[in-house]
Amino acid sequence: EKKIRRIDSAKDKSRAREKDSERLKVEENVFDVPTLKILYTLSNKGVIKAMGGAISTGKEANVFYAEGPDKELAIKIYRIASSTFKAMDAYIMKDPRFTNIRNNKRDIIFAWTRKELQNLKRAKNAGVRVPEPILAEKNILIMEFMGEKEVSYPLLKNTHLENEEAKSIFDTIVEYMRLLYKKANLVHADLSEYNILIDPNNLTPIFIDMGQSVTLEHPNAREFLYRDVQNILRFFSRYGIKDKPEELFKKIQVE
Ligand SMILES: N#C/C(=C\c1ccncc1)C(=O)NCc1ccccc1
Repeated sequence: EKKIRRIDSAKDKSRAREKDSERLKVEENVFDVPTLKILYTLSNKGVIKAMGGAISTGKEANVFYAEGPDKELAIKIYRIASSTFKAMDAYIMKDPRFTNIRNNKRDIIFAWTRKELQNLKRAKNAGVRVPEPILAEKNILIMEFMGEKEVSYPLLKNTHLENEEAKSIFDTIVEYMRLLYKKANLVHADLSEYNILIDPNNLTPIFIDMGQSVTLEHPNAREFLYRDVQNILRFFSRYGIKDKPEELFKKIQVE
């Protein structure tokens, strides 16, 4: 009897080890040691109760689902090693808020992560719907999960819309661009159907990915705004929306 119990517990242990090693393998591939250390610290502090799977994966960052103490979280982790932070240069090095950082990669990524948190806060305060910003720690940004039961809301890109639904979403997006500009003094600078989620409960847009957003002091802010306007008009033209880029560009800046 005792012998059998010993064997069972040994089997359970080996199964548990196998599962952990499986998890560790995934984590090893995706999280470098410094990132793992921050995640362990955040979990010891009770900020993260359990890590889930990847929601989005890209060359510069990955977004993971996580359970928080009271709500679902999205954990955005910027890659340090292989990130093409060259792309970040165009935005960050001319941004008066970040001219003083030392020119090394880790510092640029940490500054970029802090900037995304700051931009999300400003956007939220201006009345734009964004994931609730929670905290930034080195290359890790924690925000509210926009989705339900581990399923993220769909991107505008992947949302089927009727023309009148599209028109209402378009009007809200334009209003958010105006609020960002007039109230938050910000331009999204990478706005497209790939960086807008649609809440399926009420068909309203949610702006995401504001790491590259710039203040109006940035020398290229208006060029970035014009590009955002062109991206949005290009996408909504399929629903019969024919606004002119220069008219929309002016409309966002004046009222
Ligand atoms: N923030 C964010 C994102 C989603 C999200 C979902 C649910 N709740 C909050 C955020 C997201 O996919 N951003 C684009 C992206 C980031 C990294 C790699 C590829 C693509």
